[in-house]
Amino acid sequence: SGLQRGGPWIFLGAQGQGLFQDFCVPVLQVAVVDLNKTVGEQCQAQLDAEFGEGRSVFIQCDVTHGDALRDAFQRTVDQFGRLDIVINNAGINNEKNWEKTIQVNLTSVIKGTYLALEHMSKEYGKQGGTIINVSSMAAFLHSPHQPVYTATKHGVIGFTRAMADAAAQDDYGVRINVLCPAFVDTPLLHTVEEEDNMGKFVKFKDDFKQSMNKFGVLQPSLIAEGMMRLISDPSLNGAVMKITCAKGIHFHTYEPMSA
Ligand SMILES: NC(=O)c1ccc[n+]([C@@H]2O[C@H](COP(=O)([O-])OP(=O)(O)OC[C@H]3O[C@@H](n4cnc5c(N)ncnc54)[C@H](O)[C@@H]3O)[C@@H](O)[C@H]2O)c1
Ligand SMILES: CCCCC[C@H](O)/C=C/C=C\C/C=C\C/C=C\CCCC(=O)O
Repeated sequence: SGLQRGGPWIFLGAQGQGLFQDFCVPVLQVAVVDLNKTVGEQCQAQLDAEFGEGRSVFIQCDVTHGDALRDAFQRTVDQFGRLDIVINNAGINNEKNWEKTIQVNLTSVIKGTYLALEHMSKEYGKQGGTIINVSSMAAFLHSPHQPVYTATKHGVIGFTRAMADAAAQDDYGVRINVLCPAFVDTPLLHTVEEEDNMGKFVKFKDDFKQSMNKFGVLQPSLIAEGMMRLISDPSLNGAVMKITCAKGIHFHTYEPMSA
């Protein structure tokens, strides 16, 4: 991984709750990319306080805008000289505008992965690196409240595993893994109350809340720990990491294919 070199990272989708506080890296160089200026600036202020000024940059960008996303990657490399770690984390929950949900949660993860490879893969003459694509435990459960969100998270797993195989077979020097958290204490969870987000599936909100009570809600620090493990363990490629309250950080296992 790039961790011994201290990054540089690009983190797409800043997360309102300040996940970076929980990353234990000695030195950090990171570009935080987010649509929301307030969230991004708060995140950068936290990073300045933690690591000193000049080590992070906030780039306001809608990840669904292809040219803007390409520019965000280029600006990161211009600023830090290279790229080692890419986290495709931006995600929304919107069953009403479900096409937007596909754009943010799946299409942009695919674009972010391809851009990451342009800047890190040996195929492009680069030095290698690590990519984490963020899915969800929703991909493993019955989720009547979120059919399209669930479909995108299935898609992220399938895409990531296939790309990890390609990376290994063609020696990209890039490891690509997927992270599937259960419920996490972030603003996203509150969207379950909103008809604007849930559309007709808002009627399942009590069912959703019962699931939250049953399975519990994770703190972001455990997600940071899972990400650090994916970044720093050189044996992991195509891994599907699950994080739940009951089992903590663990991995999904697939049955071998039989003819
Ligand atoms: N919170 C949970 O319970 C939970 C559980 C499993 C997986 N996830 C996944 O974790 C990831 C992070 O979610 P979160 O819970 O921190 O949500 P969040 O809403 O707190 O943060 C998501 C961030 O993505 C940004 N974003 C949204 N659309 C964007 C766009 N078009 N361009 C750029 N940035 C954009 C938002 O501004 C926000 O800062 C998502 O992929 C989500 O699906 C969340
Ligand atoms: C309001 C929308 C926010 C969606 C956030 C999130 O992605 C949705 C997750 C939905 C379900 C997953 C949550 C919890 C399941 C936890 C544990 C299941 C354990 C099953 C097992 O491994 O045996």
